[in-house]
Amino acid sequence: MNAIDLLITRQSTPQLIAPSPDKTDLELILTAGMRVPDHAGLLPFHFTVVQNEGLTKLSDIFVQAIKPSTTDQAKLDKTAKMPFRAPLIVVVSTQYQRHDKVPKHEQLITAGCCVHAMQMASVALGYGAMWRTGDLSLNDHVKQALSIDLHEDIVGFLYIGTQAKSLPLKPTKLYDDRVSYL
Ligand SMILES: Cc1cc2nc3c(=O)[nH]c(=O)nc-3n(C[C@H](O)[C@H](O)[C@H](O)COP(=O)(O)O)c2cc1C
Repeated sequence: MNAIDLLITRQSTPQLIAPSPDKTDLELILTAGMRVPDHAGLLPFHFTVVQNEGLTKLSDIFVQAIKPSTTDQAKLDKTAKMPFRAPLIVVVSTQYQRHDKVPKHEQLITAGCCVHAMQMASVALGYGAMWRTGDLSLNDHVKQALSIDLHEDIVGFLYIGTQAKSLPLKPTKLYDDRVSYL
């Protein structure tokens, strides 16, 4: 797939199954995640790779995270299943650095670019991927269990795998209403 085709046809894949990227492909995906615009080269991000037994650990973490706020067994069961929506998840979190010229929001944008770059790399390699967040990305128990400081942000859970079924290409969004010319 050439670069322009990738850029103008990227879309998300909610249903993902094995096989997940092998070691070589995972390295390419992570390398793409490192190659983001990054003011002052602060590397203000961290990637936590979750696969194999890691998915079960993440499932336990999610369940423990919501237990204080619910006893609804259906909700607990649904939450437990969440990490198994793909065979591989890359959790992207911030790693904010103090810098005179690079405010926090710029570092957050850079971390967001990492998620996008890794989704694009996944698609380019023939996989599907989906960027998810939700309440669990804001949850202190989840952060602590993933060794993410509470003052950092979880920017995304990037679910990656093989597309369970091929999806029709979504229509192109027209840019006319979002562009003006000076
Ligand atoms: C920061 C961020 C967080 C997101 N979180 C979720 C989420 O938790 N659940 C979800 O269904 N989609 C979420 N999305 C949206 C999907 O990743 C996806 O972009 C959306 O469904 C549109 O599909 P498309 O990527 O094929 O255009 C999020 C997107 C972004 C940028």
